[in-house]
Amino acid sequence: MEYVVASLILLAVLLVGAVGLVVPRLRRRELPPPAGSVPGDDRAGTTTLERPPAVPEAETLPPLIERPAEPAAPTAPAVETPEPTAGRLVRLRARLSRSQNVFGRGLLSVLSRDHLDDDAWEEIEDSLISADVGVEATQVLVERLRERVRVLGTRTVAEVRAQLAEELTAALEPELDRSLHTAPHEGRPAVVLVVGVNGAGKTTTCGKIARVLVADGRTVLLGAADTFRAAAAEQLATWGERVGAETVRGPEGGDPASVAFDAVKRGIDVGVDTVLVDTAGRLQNKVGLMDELGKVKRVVEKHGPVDETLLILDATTGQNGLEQARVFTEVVDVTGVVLTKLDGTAKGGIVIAVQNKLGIPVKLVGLGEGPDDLAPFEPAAFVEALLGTDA
Ligand SMILES: Nc1nc2c(ncn2[C@@H]2O[C@H](COP(=O)(O)OP(=O)(O)OP(=O)(O)O)[C@@H](O)[C@H]2O)c(=O)[nH]1
Repeated sequence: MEYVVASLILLAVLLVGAVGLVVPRLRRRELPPPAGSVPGDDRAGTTTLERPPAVPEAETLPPLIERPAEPAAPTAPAVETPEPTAGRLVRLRARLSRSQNVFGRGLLSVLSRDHLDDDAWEEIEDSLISADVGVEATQVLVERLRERVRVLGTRTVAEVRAQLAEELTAALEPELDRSLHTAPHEGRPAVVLVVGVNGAGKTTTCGKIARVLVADGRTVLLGAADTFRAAAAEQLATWGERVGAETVRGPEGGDPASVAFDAVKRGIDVGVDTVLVDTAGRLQNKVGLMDELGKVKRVVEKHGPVDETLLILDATTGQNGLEQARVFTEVVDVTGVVLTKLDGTAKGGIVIAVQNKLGIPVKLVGLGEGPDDLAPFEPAAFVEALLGTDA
């Protein structure tokens, strides 16, 4: 009897256990659809995700056979067509807005006063000096302008502005030859050396000049003689690729002169119009620089004379940059200056100081990091851009 009672209790326990397992499963199946999926169901606190529109079933099924991806067609680097150079300075005049504030707003507001007394002339002088025109150049300029205003009895702001523009343009010596000597001659390419301190924008400017030349229909070869900074050769080659120009490079840390030599040789062999040689600008000391640059020049000249040596100067370094520049002019025969980063300075007057102090024409100006942000320097257009139109 005891066995019967024990069996009944065990059976009852098993039954309760089975019911406990089955009922929740049934309940789960009966749960309502997710909140919000039923029209009219706006239970608060629910996150409604946008459901993708229904698509035919066939499209959602994974393909039975994985098709290999179409092999991508080999993409040749697209060769770009750079902007024409004519009128670039005018197009880029907005870039000079920081400089324009100092010149345009500052100067013209003084010039528009009823009476130009000593104080007013002093303010004009201060504005020019603070725009980096340089003390000597400023004094000459203000003296001349003052004399003209006195002799001609100039009164209107427009007249004084016009005379100031003329004086600033004259200070930039518009008669200087600013052409780049990049045309091939005697059956060999023109050779252009690009020199300057680190970070002045040499490599970038080399690339931009290559674009200018290509835009003008020339063929160009680049020489990466800046073997000091590993990325420089890579950077130059990228600029070259963009316009379809070959770049001759050497081993990292190799002899810059031998890369320069090879580049010019290659340029002669393939018959390009211009070879542009980017150099390293380590300025630890003048002797080191003299040795390195002097050697590059000597070695390159085994092929023939260098046609143009461009000194790249960072406009934002102001008067300090001028001192560094002087060292280069003592080492190599600089034929032209490229003033970079004029878009980043309120002191556009540095152009006047550079020419005045170095006696070398500014041939090009850099007005941004974009590939075509390099403009031939035109004194009158530059002065107009600096002065702006609002008095
Ligand atoms: N805003 C502005 N930036 C410029 C201009 N020209 C060059 N740069 C920038 O200046 C920086 C230095 O330029 P690089 O061409 O590498 O200078 P580098 O003289 O070759 O330097 P090293 O190879 O170290 O000797 C880069 O970030 C350029 O984009 C310009 O006209 N305007």
